[in-house]
Amino acid sequence: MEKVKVFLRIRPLTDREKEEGEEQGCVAVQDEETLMLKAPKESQNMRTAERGITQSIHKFSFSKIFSPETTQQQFYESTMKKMVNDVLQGENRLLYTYGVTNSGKTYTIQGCGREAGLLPRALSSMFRKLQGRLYDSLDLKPVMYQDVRHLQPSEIRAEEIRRNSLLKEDESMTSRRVGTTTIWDSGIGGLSATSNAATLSHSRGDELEEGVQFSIWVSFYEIYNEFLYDLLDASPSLQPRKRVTLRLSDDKHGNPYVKDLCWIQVRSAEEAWRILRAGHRNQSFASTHLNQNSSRSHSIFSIRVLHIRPEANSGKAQGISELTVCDLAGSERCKEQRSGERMKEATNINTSLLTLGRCIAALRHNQNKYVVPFRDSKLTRVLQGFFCGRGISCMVVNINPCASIYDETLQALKFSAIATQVRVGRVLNPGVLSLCSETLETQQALIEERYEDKITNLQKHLKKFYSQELKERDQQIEALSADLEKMKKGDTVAAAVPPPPGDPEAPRRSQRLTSQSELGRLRAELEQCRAELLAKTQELTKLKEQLVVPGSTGTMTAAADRKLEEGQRNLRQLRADLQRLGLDLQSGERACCRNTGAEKLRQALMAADETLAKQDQILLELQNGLTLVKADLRRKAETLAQAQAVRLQLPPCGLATTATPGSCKKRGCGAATPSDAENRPPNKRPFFQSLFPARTPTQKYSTRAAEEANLTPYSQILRSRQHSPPPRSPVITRGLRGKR
Ligand SMILES: Nc1ncnc2c1ncn2[C@@H]1O[C@H](COP(=O)(O)OP(=O)(O)OP(=O)(O)O)[C@@H](O)[C@H]1O
Repeated sequence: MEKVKVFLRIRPLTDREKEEGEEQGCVAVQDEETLMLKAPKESQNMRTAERGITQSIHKFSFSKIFSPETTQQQFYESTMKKMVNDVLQGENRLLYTYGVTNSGKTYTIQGCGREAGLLPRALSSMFRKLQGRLYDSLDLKPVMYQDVRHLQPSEIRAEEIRRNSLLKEDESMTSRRVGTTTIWDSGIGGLSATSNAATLSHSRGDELEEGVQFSIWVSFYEIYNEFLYDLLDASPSLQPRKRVTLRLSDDKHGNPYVKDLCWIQVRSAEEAWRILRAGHRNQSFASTHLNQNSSRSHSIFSIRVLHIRPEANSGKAQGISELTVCDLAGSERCKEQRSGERMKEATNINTSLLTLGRCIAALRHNQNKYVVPFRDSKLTRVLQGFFCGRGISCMVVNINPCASIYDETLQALKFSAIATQVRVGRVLNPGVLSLCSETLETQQALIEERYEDKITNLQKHLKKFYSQELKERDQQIEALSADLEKMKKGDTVAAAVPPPPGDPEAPRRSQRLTSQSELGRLRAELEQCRAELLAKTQELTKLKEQLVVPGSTGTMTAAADRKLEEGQRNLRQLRADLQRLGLDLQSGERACCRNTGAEKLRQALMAADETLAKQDQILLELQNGLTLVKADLRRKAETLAQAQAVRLQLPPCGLATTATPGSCKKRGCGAATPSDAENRPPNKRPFFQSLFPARTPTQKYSTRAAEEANLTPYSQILRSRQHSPPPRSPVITRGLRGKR
């Protein structure tokens, strides 16, 4: 990790500015890296400092400070020269200028008059280094973020036409301006033949990789009011209002690039400069209160270098590197621009610069993984790659030492102070990159192999798992089928025995019938489950077959995962079905168990019936005995009556004459006479008589209904049992008992 380079350049005060008293010593260079700012009397900073809110003196550190006396050549040597070398070695570099409006940003990048800026010097240097190493053909073109496309002959012709039309346009414009002084007048950005020679005398590209040729492509676009415009778009309409806006897009790796941006192949520094000059005419400039020729947009000039080995790989670029130079629009206070286009431009400029500041502040904390708001403005979006490892960025802060804009300068320096704390990692050159890509390919192959193995293992496990599941399922089905068969047999036997007419077991039979219907339902459900199982088995076989289909690792993994999920779902469904079936069977069994309980009850009833029958027999015998006793008593009563009649015919004795039927009853003899029995109250019948009323066989059926009306419930049960056949045990319960 190394610190981002931030250079400070102080522009000299113009004579007019000096006359206006702008020189108040508020900017002082302490040493090569330290700058002191002292608030002038009239500044806002001084007012707040007087109130004790802020400091009036500020100290800033930079990678290097360039005083107003620094020449363009010196500045180039110290800043961009190395970057050009790095780009030719295959690395990406960004240089951007930041500062208040009228601080010398455009001057630094493009130059003025004979004072060529960084860009023309970089182009000159680059082409000098590439002498004899340029790739002649136009068949390879940079596209998108950092890709290279092979062009067809028709496309090559189109590219040539586009380049020529831009060069012609510049030629015609330049010829019209002959005699006028513009910043573009003197050759390649003002580089005179002598300065050119002096600058480039020691810059032959001997350090370039052997056998590699280079194809140089340039693009030039601006961000104006948050819209992107291609400055090299050679379309006839060059009116700002009719210009076509470009769109930002992402490549498949999420890297942002300007879609449909014109890339023009250039064969010399002069050609590149002419293209840049043609584009410059499309750029948005305006006169502001601070700058007569103020850039109202951020302009981005990019040079892409294709590294090609023509003999080794026909039609293939070895690598691509880029040098981007961004001339940012100057920040300014809007208080002087209260309305209109300038106000809108100033707002957009300030907003995008603010976003850049936020991004840089977030990058400073990058160790804490803060989210960098690159997407908040077009500017930060297009430069994102350089802040995120695509290359190394370098910032040039331009300041104007005028006292009147001290507060704005202070803000710009505060922003740059944050930028000086940003650290970036080293970026690898294409050689290392190709080595890395080889390593990556090897790793990819290894990973693919590993995943193939994993997939095979997964398939094996799945097969094993599902076959085990199927086996278990088959066993369960067999067991269920066996149970069902047993139950069927039991039903058949039970159905074969018809119940006797007037059977008192009718309720129990209906219960059995209910369980039969339940069994039928269960059977139907089992059949349904079987059908479902068959369908699922077929589905599973299909899935297994699909799993074997070869494909890319990612697809196969995803497909395997999907199928595994599907299989598990099916399995869950099967389990649920089985559970449901089990529950149904349990309820069936419960129904059968109810029958078993009834069987026990029936046996108990049978035992009770037998006991009752025995008791009936005993009672019958007792009844007979009683009848005999009664007959005997009646005979004895008759004998007594006869004896009494004989005694009456004899002379009466005192005891006999005083005897009355009432006295006789008192002694318990009145029951012997029928008349006595009739005189007794109806509810007071003798105990045995009320229990076992005497009946003759003939009376038995004729008076049965009348008798039943007088019978107690228990007597009625006894009576019914006497006539009932012994109960029969149902076969089905036997069958189930036997199963259990
Ligand atoms: N180092 C320098 N030496 C001499 N003149 C300079 C220097 N820097 C800037 N200037 C002059 O200062 C004026 C403003 O410079 P320039 O247009 O580059 O400012 P700017 O920051 O690009 O402004 P804006 O943001 O408004 O476009 C120009 O006339 C330029 O020639």
